[in-house]
Amino acid sequence: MQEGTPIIEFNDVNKVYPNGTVGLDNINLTINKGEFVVIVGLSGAGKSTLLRAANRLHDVSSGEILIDGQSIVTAKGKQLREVRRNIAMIFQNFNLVKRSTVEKNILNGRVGYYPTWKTIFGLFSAADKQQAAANLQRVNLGEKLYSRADELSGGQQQRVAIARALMQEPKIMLADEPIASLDPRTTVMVMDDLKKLNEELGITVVVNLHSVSLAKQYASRVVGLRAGKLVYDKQIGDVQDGDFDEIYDGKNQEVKEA
Ligand SMILES: Nc1ncnc2c1ncn2[C@@H]1O[C@H](COP(=O)(O)OP(=O)(O)OP(=O)(O)O)[C@@H](O)[C@H]1O
Repeated sequence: MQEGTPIIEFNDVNKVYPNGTVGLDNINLTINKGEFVVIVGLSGAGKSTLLRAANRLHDVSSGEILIDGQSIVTAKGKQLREVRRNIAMIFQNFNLVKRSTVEKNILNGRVGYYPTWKTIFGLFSAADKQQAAANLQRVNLGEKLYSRADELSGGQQQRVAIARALMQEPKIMLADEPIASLDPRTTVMVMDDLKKLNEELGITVVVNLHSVSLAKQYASRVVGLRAGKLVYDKQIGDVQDGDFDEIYDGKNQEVKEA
């Protein structure tokens, strides 16, 4: 990866949950603009904790996290909202409003740009409606604009979630095990969509995955966590078969081969 402009920087980040569990143990990691980073590691390694810290879905215990040079750890109020606008996130369970139309769900991605009262009444601009349709087209679901979200398959719902995330015009897309509840065919579609927005829109993508083979297929860089520590970090060209024993410690073969 030739680009070297940092967009996410973790400096000495620690996270200890209130019950004493260590989620992150002194993480130092710089992700550059345009990278497609896959985070791998056993269940409980700290992958979700890392992603959630990056957009401050939860606070860290110590350390600094910079998003495009700005601290998300100390930002408050309007400043925090502005930093967060740059970061979209998709989840394993899609988080759509099931009884709403696809269009309304996608427009919800725009709420950070409107006063709350306008979003309550659904007062979105014509330009945003056009953009919602265009983003749905981008994930190849153009014909589903007026369908109800719960009429769609899991893979389709995840792609609507991606279209919704794009409404934020994010610089960064975080995806927390986005394909965990999908079959292999729809998995490929969702991963292809993420790859496409990375390549065509220049969005930096960070994805948590259990599957090492998918990591190898899509990542430009693979980062491994074990017990909250960063134990692996390589550009995809340097990844070797057998490397993942470091992360998986010889256990969990079925995860490695998934
Ligand atoms: N809210 C919480 N309170 C206490 N401990 C937590 C909490 N959330 C996560 N943990 C613990 O922190 C550690 C890291 O969890 P995390 O969910 O980040 O791992 P993960 O790598 O994403 O796992 P998975 O692949 O299963 O999603 C685990 O030991 C987990 O039990």
